[in-house]
Amino acid sequence: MRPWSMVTTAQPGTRQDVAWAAAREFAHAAAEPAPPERVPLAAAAGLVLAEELLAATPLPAFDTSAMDGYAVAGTGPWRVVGVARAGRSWPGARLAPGCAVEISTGAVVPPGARAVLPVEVALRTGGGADGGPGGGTGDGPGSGPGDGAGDGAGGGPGGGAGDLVSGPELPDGRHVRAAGEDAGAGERLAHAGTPVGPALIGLAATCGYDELLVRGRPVVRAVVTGDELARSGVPAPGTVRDALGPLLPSLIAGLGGEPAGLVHVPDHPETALWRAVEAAGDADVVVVTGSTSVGTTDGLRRLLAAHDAEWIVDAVACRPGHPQLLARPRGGPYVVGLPGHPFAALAAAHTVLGPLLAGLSGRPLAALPRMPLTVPVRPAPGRTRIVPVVWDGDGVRPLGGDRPAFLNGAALGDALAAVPEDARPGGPVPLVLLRA
Ligand SMILES: Nc1nc2c(c(=O)[nH]1)N[C@H]1C(S)=C(S)[C@@H](COP(=O)(O)OP(=O)(O)OC[C@H]3O[C@@H](n4cnc5c(N)ncnc54)[C@H](O)[C@@H]3O)O[C@H]1N2
Ligand code: MOO
Repeated sequence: MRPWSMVTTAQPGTRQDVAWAAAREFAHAAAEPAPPERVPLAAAAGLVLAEELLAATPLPAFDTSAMDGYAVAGTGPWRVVGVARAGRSWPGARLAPGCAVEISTGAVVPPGARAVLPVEVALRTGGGADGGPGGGTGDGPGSGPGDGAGDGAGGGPGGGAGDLVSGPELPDGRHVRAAGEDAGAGERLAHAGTPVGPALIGLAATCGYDELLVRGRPVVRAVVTGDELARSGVPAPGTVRDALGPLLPSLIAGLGGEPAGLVHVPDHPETALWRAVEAAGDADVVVVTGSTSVGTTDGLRRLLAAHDAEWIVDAVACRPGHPQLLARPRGGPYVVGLPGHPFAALAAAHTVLGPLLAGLSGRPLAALPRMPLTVPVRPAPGRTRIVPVVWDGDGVRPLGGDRPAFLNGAALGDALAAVPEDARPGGPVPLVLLRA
């Protein structure tokens, strides 16, 4: 095994003790995205788009009324000649100047119409009207004989047809959603790599998709090491309650992975750890907690080296989270080593595991928002300091409770700030969001 001094010393051209921002990039770039699959729209929620989303037709597909009222042609007052409802167009070929069609929100605006007069400002007079604003235009009681102006009669003259309607002058196009004004036919609405949320599912349906080509969540198994760990209750003297086993499933899911099993292994014999890693070999990623340091019981680096692993990130110049690692044994899943100290593990997961899972599911590496710290943090020489923060007006405020083994700050924080060693007081620092 390499001596620890070599692990912690940055060496040009190696991936040892890499800068925090570079560790994110290395982890993301090392990920080979899984093959995509086609799934029904609703099943795509939470997955990642693996194709472009294209508008098959113009959106909206036809000139659509944005208001309940009257589609009008030319100048008023207008003679009401028919009805257009959503899903039931006015059957006439073209609306002549001086004519109007009673129209519902969402209905096709007839050719020739130049605007929609909202019912609230329309004054309708004649047999189908009750005289007040909106009179004679609804389907409910008081709207005159029959169902408005010929509704249901194929748009021919019915109750109220022949009425006059007047109202204020309207600019052309008023209250009309013109065909193609949202998107043109064939326009790209979303890139591959976009996370699929409710809005994207609805948009895809709008575009006529029934299924989406997506990448699923990478499967992540976890191996928690440590002879000293108690799995329930208040720990007995000399033991420590396992904090990582309970937090890992939600952490993995929050970073875009599919948590798929967690085992605890003792520190001795070391082969137990490797057996657990191999047993998790059907997963995309194995997360190992603890065992990343240099003590006699910390065998993960030794085991990876012995199994000819490719090193992607071998310690990161950050605190906490320094001894974290990302490697890939030949033909095996990615192995992420998270330090045993719980806050260090969390910070490390947001450094390498998050970007790795993004890459595996085809998502781009998230660009991090930047905000100033409202209270300065003492920088760590040669390292990026990771500190939990909360929103604080136009900046973020460090919370404290951020020593490597203490999760208090992270539990209450909105984000982790990555404070570089050369942070300028009052200058913006990158943030990894802890909650949506
Ligand atoms: N000689 C050196 N020693 C250490 C160095 C170093 O550079 N030279 N680095 C320190 C840093 S920084 C970290 S971080 C830790 C990483 O240690 P390991 O990843 O090997 O983890 P362990 O030694 O097993 O445990 C460390 C600490 O965390 C507690 N722990 C472990 N697992 C859990 C868990 N699931 N839930 C709660 N607490 C856990 C464990 O009891 C220890 O107290 O190494 C430093 N040492
Ligand atoms: O990196 Mo350790 O993570 O400072 O506690």
